[in-house]
Amino acid sequence: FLYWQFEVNRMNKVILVTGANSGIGLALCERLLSVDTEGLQLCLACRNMRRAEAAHSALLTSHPKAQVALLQVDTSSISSVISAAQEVKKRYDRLDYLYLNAGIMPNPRFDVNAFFKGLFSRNVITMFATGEGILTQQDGVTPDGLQEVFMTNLFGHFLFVRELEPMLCRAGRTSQLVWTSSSNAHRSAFSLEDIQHKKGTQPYSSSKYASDLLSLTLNTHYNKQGLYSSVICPGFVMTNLTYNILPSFPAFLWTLFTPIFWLIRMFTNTFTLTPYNGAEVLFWLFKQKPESLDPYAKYHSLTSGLGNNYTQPRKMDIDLETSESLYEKLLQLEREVRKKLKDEQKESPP
Ligand SMILES: NC(=O)C1=CN([C@@H]2O[C@H](COP(=O)(O)OP(=O)(O)OC[C@H]3O[C@@H](n4cnc5c(N)ncnc54)[C@H](OP(=O)(O)O)[C@@H]3O)[C@@H](O)[C@H]2O)C=CC1
Ligand SMILES: CC(C)=CCC[C@@H](C)[C@H]1CC[C@H]2C3=C(CC[C@]12C)[C@@]1(C)CCC(=O)[C@@H](C)[C@@H]1CC3
Repeated sequence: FLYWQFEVNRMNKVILVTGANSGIGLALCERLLSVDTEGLQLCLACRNMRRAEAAHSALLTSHPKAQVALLQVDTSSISSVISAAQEVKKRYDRLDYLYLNAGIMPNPRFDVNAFFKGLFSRNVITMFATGEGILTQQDGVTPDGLQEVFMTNLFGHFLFVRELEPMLCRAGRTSQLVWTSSSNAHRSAFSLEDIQHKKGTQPYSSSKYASDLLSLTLNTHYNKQGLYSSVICPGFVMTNLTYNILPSFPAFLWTLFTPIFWLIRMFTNTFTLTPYNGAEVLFWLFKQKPESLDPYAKYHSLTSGLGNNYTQPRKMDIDLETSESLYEKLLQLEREVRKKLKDEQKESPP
């Protein structure tokens, strides 16, 4: 029996989700377990372990036989990402899906004037679908000296993938990376001369556009080794991230807007609103053959006016040349941070 149990565990697909303790990440875990409770090994990679424990017990309450593990990772910290990856390598002998979902939009500023102007312009639908032109953020710097949004949303995940490369690139097997990007990702917010977005006021958009570019270049470098990457947008979902946009509004006031949001949904199917709906595309990708996916498309969760969920690919405004240049810059930055880490370890050995 023990041998059989060991074999089953070895065969079960391993799925790791960053930012799995709330919102869209947690909804994805719930949806995955609803279709296959015992056949998956889920790893919730979270920063806040108190919230992670709560998510873990909620999942086990609804799926008592599920195999759910917790992993501590702070994607804004280089050392945390590297030790988390080492822990993954110790615990598992395979990694089939890596959902790079953790993300922040710190200190958002909602431009009320631009919002009301937008309401009466012909761009009103685009404004509701992308949040373009009405949101800016104030970024911070991490103790490692990198921009916080860039590090959390993009570079921490990039380092994680690089560390896990041997597990993700296995002969005769495919693995999938899925980046939670956004329709707020915009070329104009991103610059190759300032990949961390030190100078601008749209670090969120810049980091998400960078993830779109990075996914493309990862496909060109890794498809031959069985590793595939895609990007998604969950639509506009009411989560902690969005509640933070109007901090003077407690979460319950947002829910009072729900009828207005349902009305807006009649005009734009991007108002998915619930984490369950937002996770639609993440769940859909789990069921696809990675070879059949378009590396130039962003896959969107959409909800119709009648409340039906579906997934749709939309071409991204990206090109291979820019994505290759970004990749080179990220590799260069990786070399620098690794060297710094080594030097620090030499100075004060653990
Ligand atoms: N809500 C929306 O409308 C949209 C969201 N998205 C994207 O979806 C993703 C999930 O966000 P959403 O579910 O909405 O919001 P939540 O705030 O509910 O989830 C964000 C998750 O990311 C985690 N996280 C934040 N910072 C870090 C970090 N440094 N290290 C590890 N984990 C971290 C949070 O963990 P902790 O508990 O520790 O804070 C949390 O689990 C994000 O990437 C977001 O950009 C994209 C488009 C629209
Ligand atoms: C309170 C009322 C009546 C309207 C809310 C207006 C905005 C706060 C709201 C409209 C479109 C939303 C939106 C986002 C945030 C909140 C809005 C600006 C996002 C930018 C959130 C993060 C993302 O990644 C985008 C995909 C969202 C796009 C839409």
